[in-house]
Amino acid sequence: MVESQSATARKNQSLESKQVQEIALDYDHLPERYIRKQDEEYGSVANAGPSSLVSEEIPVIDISLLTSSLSELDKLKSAVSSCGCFQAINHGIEVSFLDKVHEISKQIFRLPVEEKKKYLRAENDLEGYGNDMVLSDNQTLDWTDRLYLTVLPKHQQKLQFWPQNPTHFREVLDEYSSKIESINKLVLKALARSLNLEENCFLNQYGTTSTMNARFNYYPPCQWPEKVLGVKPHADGSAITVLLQDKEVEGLQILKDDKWVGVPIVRDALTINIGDQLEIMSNEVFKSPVHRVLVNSKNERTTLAMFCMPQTEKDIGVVDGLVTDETPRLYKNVTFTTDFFFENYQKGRRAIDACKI
Ligand SMILES: O=C(O)CCC(=O)C(=O)O
Ligand SMILES: [Fe+2]
Repeated sequence: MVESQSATARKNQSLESKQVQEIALDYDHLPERYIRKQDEEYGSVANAGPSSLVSEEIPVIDISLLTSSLSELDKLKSAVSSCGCFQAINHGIEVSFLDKVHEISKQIFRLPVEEKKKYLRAENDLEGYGNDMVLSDNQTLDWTDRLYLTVLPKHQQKLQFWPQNPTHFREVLDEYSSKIESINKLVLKALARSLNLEENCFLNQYGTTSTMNARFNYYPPCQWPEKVLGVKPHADGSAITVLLQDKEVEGLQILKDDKWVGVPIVRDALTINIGDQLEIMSNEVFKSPVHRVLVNSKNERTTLAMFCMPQTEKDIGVVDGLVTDETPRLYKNVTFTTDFFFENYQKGRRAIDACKI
C-alpha cells in the first residue's frame, strides 16, 4: 500500500514536470490530472460547447476615436460595464509589427525541448517557461504551456528566462510592451472620462511605475478536447489585460449573464478585458469577467496576454469620485499582489471577493 502510494506520487511528479506539448505527443490516454471537474466550472453554468456560443456580444471599439467621439466613448463604457471585454481596433500598432509578435510567440514553443528547458520556471515560481503552476494536490491542470515574464518595469525583468532564440525576441517584446503601455494609458484615461471623472484618476493609483507581465500561452491540439480546459474559469488580477489572440484558432470564452460567450477573432484587433484591480478602483462599475479557454483536437493555438497593472506593492482603492450616498464604497484599500491573487485562487475563490467591505 505504502509502496503503491509512493509510486503514484512519483508518477504524478513526473507528470507535473512534463509540458503539455510532450503529453500531447507521447500519451495515448489522458492523464487524470487534466480531466476537468464539474465543481470548478462555475456551478450551475451549463457546459456550453462552441456550438451554443453567441459571438456578436463582444463590442468592437475604434480606440483612435476615444478622444474625439462621445458615442465611441459611450460604447466603450457600456462594453466594460456589461461584459468587461471589447475588441480594440485602430490601436496604432502596425500590422507588420503585430505579425512579428505572432511569429516570436509561435517560435518560442517550437524550440527544441532542451532549449526550452533552459527557461524552465522553478516549481513554486511564476516566472519562466512551464505548464500550469501546481497550487494544490487535487488541482485540475490546464491544457497549456506558458512562458511568463515580467516586462515592466524594466529593472525587474529576469532576463535568464527570456529566450535567446529567435534572436530578436527581446527587442520585439520590449517594443511591444511599450506600445501596449501607451494603449493601457489611453484606455484608462478614456474609461475615466467616460464616467465624467478626471482622466488620470485611475492612472494616479499606478504609483511611480506601471507593472506589466507577459504570458505567452500555447495550447497543443488535444485528442480529448471535451475533457480538458485550456485555462480553467478565472478572472485576471490585472487592471486591464491586452490579449493578442491566435490569428486563426478561437478558444476564449467570457461568462456573461451565466452564459459562456465566445470571443471571436477580429482581424488585427487586440482583445481587451478588465481585471480585478480596475473593478475595485471603479467600485464595480467596470466588470472583471470570468473567462476560460477551450481547446480542440486539430489545431494548436498561441496567444499573448499582457497584464497591465499598478506598481507592485502599491495599494489601490475605490476612486473617491465614485463613492456617493447611493453608491457606497464596496472595497477596502488593498495591496493586490500576485501572491494574494494566487492564495485566493488556490482556495477556489476570487481574490476580489476577499477585498469587499
Ligand atoms: O489564451 C487566451 O485566449 C486567454 C488566456 C488567459 O485568459 C490568460 O492568460 O489569463
Ligand atoms: Fe485570463
